[in-house]
Amino acid sequence: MESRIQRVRDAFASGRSRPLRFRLQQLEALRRMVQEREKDILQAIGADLCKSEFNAYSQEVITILGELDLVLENLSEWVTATPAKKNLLTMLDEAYVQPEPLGVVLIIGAWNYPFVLTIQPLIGAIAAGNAVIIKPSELSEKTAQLLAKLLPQYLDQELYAVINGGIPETTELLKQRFDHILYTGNTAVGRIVMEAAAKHLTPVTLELGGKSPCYIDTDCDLDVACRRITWGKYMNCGQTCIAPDYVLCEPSLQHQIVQKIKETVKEFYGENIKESPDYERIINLRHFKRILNLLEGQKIAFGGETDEATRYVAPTILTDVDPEARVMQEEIFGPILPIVPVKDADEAIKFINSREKPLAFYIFSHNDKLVRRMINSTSSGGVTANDVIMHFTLSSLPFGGVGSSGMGAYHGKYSFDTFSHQRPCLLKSLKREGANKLRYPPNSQSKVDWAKFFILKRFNRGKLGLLLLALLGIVAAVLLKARYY
Ligand SMILES: NC(=O)C1=CN([C@@H]2O[C@H](COP(=O)(O)OP(=O)(O)OC[C@H]3O[C@@H](n4cnc5c(N)ncnc54)[C@H](O)[C@@H]3O)[C@@H](O)[C@H]2O)C=CC1
Ligand SMILES: CCCCCCCCCC(=O)O
Repeated sequence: MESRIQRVRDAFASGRSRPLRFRLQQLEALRRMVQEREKDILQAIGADLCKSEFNAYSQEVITILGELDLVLENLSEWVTATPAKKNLLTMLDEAYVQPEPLGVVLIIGAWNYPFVLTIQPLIGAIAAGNAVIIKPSELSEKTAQLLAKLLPQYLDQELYAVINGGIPETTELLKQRFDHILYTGNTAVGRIVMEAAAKHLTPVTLELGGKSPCYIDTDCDLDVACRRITWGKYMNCGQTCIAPDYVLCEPSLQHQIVQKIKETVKEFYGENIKESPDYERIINLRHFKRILNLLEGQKIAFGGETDEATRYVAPTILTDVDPEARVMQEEIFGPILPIVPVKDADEAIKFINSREKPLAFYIFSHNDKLVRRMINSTSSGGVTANDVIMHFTLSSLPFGGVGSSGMGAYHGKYSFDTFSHQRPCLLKSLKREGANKLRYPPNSQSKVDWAKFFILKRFNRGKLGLLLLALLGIVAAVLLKARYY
């Protein structure tokens, strides 16, 4: 393992990954891989998650192609240094911020969207000029195997290495030193990653999980709300980190919500849901049994059918759920939707704020003031109002968690920034040494007064202000030279 990583580190040290042209070539090659090997990618995702090619394409491939287009279009601007504002002391110098690659970064993927959750961070890491070690999840083994086969065929084999394996291999990997780690997975493993990274002072981005609440207001189009919730909750058989985990609503709405979701499930998946090509399965027996345990002692208002042989769990709704019930203590990550009745929005806010900060928060209401009040009174990784999941699809929004749902963010320019060091640069001249007398010993009150003038003086941002600043800088330099030389 060490020698493998050392080869990647040597490749980064060669400087080959830094030129903009090279980064664009690698990203164009990645786009070619996705286009040329689309069928293989869809089949691998399909085999891992019992997912139709349509769903694999619309949930994963399309996101990657969109991200690649965005990065290829904007990267030349993102890599360009940004001039920095100056003061009297630095008026005649050059000040700017230069994004630079961090070095060798580690990306650890998850199984529920095995392609997008591994490749989307990879795009950002390549765009920022890093070398990358990619560790896909072993639970989505077909996609993991395909990535190990395809990436070396299209990308620089020394700079971008796929290391497959399970917990032992990941544990070994985490003993190595990286310049950044982006981990996607559960919060418990997130702690393991952060602990390992701390030994090397490695910064981390943790894309974790949590119980994302969904508040449904009485003043709301319940038909539309229930359609959107049904889509986001039961997509990928509920195995979506930003799926609405549970519903909060006034007791009077429960029955209608159950009915409307029931009708929508029938519209989406037909009479025989098991036969629907659009309804996926639970990833493995461990997660299947975990989800089954959550049903114990619950009032099943809809669904509840399961089949261990095919790891099928029907779209299920629980009503009058006790907040202390087991189903409300851990992330469900399956097609079970508990409804927890609350008196009103204020009680919902209290309920949400009494628990760990979720990855996402959803509010359904016609009342814009209420929507904004609930957003401003809670905290979460992200928010979508009057829909679910969709904030994930907008690359201009940073995607990440807060508190136990994660730290850091990525997508679009935010990925580039996550995998870059923003280096402050000040380029001075060896001329105008006179002005420096001000800071050299022996110090004096007059030097302090000059320092106040130079450093504390603020000028308006207009052109006149800048001209005045420049003139004052020159006059002050002349006076200082005369005074101290
Ligand atoms: N914030 C986000 O973007 C996302 C978060 N998630 C969260 O991930 C969770 C589901 O994924 P998981 O079952 O965790 O995926 P997983 O079981 O595939 O683990 C994720 C990665 O961590 C590694 N890993 C697992 N246990 C480990 C250990 N003890 N030591 C070292 N490495 C270990 C695995 O090899 C894998 O590469 C849910 O909580 C979900 O909310 C899932 C998708 C997206
Ligand atoms: C419109 C398609 C949206 C696809 C959503 C993919 C979400 C991936 C991250 C997660 O597990 O939450």
